[in-house]
Amino acid sequence: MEKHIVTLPGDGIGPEIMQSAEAVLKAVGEKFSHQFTTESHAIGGNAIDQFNDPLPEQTIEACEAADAILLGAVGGPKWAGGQLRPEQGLLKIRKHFNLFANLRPVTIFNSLESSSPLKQSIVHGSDLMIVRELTSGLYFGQPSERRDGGQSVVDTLTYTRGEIERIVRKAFDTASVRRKHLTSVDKANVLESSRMWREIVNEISTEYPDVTVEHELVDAAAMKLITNPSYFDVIVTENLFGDILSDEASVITGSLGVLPSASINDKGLGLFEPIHGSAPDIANENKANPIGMILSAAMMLRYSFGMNEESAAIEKAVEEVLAAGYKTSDLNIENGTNLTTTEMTEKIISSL
Ligand SMILES: NC(=O)c1ccc[n+]([C@@H]2O[C@H](COP(=O)([O-])OP(=O)(O)OC[C@H]3O[C@@H](n4cnc5c(N)ncnc54)[C@H](O)[C@@H]3O)[C@@H](O)[C@H]2O)c1
Ligand SMILES: CC(C)[C@H](C(=O)O)[C@@H](O)C(=O)O
Ligand SMILES: [Mg+2]
Repeated sequence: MEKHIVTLPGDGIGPEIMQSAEAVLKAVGEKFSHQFTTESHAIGGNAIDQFNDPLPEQTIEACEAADAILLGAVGGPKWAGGQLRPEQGLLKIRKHFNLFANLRPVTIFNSLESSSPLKQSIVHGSDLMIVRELTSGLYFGQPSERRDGGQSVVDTLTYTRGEIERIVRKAFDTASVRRKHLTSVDKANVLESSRMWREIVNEISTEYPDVTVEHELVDAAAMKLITNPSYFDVIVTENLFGDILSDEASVITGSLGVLPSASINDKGLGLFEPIHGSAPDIANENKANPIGMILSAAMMLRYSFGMNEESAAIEKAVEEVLAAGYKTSDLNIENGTNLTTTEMTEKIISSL
């Protein structure tokens, strides 16, 4: 198969981990006789520097012609406080391609169970999927502005019925092929948007009689996520709650650096990125954990190209390398061997 991938390395550790993903894809292509072509474009801070735009038109055009998009991370102190912000590029690309469904799997590798700051008995057996709404809510609601000469401020949380229905359906579909247990997370004791969200979840649940559904308030869900993570199968929630809960969930796995994500629209286009950011504190040190990025590439093979075997081969290689005690410095594997980003990437490739 021939597939054309647009890569958007971004800022900070983004370019380092993107190199890792590209090297792994090259190796998978050779092993399974596929041809993956890649074309790199600017997004985020580096795009501001080069084009004075966090998402230049040529990047959008290239993505429009791609079979899938891989993204590293954007942002950093260099651009903080500026008129143009790197993160605007990320929000704009999600909105432009209508990538409303953000799937964030939280799977714990056996060898990382002791890497989590949580007790092994708590994290053991955790395997959940956060289905985060990605193109609406507080992130996009208007108005969003300072008022009264800076004495007040407004952000707006809006959702249309259609926006809630499509993400809730995606979550039920996801739960249907997993353990059939859906937890919808909201703040219905305070927010009208959450009460409408809850109503819609209940309506749609009648179409999925074999999925058990329950509602959980976000504050309690945040607590339960780290006291009893194996309780959860699929969590569906709005944009901001999903952002926060997914970073929290990374604690279960031992590091933010190992979690991938897929952002998908209703036409089958996907953008794949790790859930972590540009980690400016460790950028350019060849220290970043490339696993979240590499597993995002594996998600791309599965979700965008239907290459299940190829995707599983990458996941298995990652698992084997971790099981052999190899780690990057963010992971706390007892008696593990510390590797650089490039060494970890090579180990994963040689396990393929
Ligand atoms: N999708 C994205 O592009 C994305 C996501 C989150 C944050 N950001 C941006 O990234 C910048 C930095 O944000 P932050 O510091 O709050 O979050 P971050 O996720 O970049 O980093 C948080 C901590 O986790 C560590 N970390 C993250 N990824 C790692 C990896 N792969 N390997 C090893 N350690 C890793 C970092 O070193 C840091 O200590 C901000 O500008 C933020 O807006 C971008
Ligand atoms: C960088 C930021 C805009 C982004 C978000 O909040 O969606 C990030 O935290 C993420 O999780 O992808
Ligand atoms: Mg986030």
